[in-house]
Amino acid sequence: MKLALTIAGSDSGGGAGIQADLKTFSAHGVFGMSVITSITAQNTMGVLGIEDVSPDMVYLQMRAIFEDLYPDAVKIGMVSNEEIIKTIAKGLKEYGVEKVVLDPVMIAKSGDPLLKPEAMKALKEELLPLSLVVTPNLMEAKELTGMEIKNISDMKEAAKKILSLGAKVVLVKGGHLEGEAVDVFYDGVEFYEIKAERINTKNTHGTGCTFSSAIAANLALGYDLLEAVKRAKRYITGAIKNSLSIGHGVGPTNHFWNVEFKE
Ligand SMILES: Nc1ncnc2c1ncn2[C@@H]1O[C@H](COP(=O)(O)OP(=O)(O)OP(=O)(O)O)[C@@H](O)[C@H]1O
Ligand SMILES: Cc1ncc(CO)c(N)n1
Repeated sequence: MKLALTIAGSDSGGGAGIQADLKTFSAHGVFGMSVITSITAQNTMGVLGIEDVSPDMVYLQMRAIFEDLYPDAVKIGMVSNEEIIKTIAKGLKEYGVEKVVLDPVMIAKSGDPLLKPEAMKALKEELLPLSLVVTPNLMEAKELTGMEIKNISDMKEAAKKILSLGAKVVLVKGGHLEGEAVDVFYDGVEFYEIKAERINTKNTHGTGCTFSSAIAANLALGYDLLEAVKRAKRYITGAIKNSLSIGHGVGPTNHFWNVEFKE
């Protein structure tokens, strides 16, 4: 059995965060574990409240996992504040974790902030250099680079800048552009355009979480990074195509679309 860990926030509504990540791991046949950084009271309509877990408790959760059930890959999502970021960086270094997928979560689909503005610097300086791949959407890539991103050529330029911040590979997600859903993968040598059809749906809650945890699941299964990203792209496309019209707002991705015992 392969093991994967998500270090992220809890979404009480089950569509994003820790909940989306664990569902994704299970759908890949990978044993999922979690370090919860923050608890959000959230549903398909928005975020009602956020309570961060103490840095000490974040560290203890990491210890509990790394001293017993060492993960084959790690995904990092919502990290909320500077102290939590520094604690995670310390833990990753201490335990020598290499297969790290960093989703630099900044705001929810509903527009609610999930990263404190003053924590941006720590995310850039402490976590980015420790990650194997970082997966910003267009808005996050703009925050990381200061540049406006309107097309694929801008995405490539942003990927170069983000690589220079210390990430080994950058995957800029084009989910928020128009036309085909194209993500740009840049490893410092070559650009790859990872493409899929665009699905016309409002139900995209948890797409970023699902995608980054699918990459981590495929890394845990032993695929190399480019292959893991291509496989994750197929998974997220199916999960959006079959996304769920539940709740009154932005519905979540569907993790059971390729599983036999679905309803
Ligand atoms: N409507 C869509 N049809 C097809 N693919 C999509 C669609 N929307 C997003 N994607 C794909 O889903 C993946 C996640 O990208 P997206 O840009 O939505 O992440 P995100 O904005 O970080 O998500 P979140 O708001 O959950 O953090 C990418 O591969 C992107 O291309
Ligand atoms: C807890 C959590 N993490 C990430 C996202 C990003 O969509 C969200 N909405 N909630």
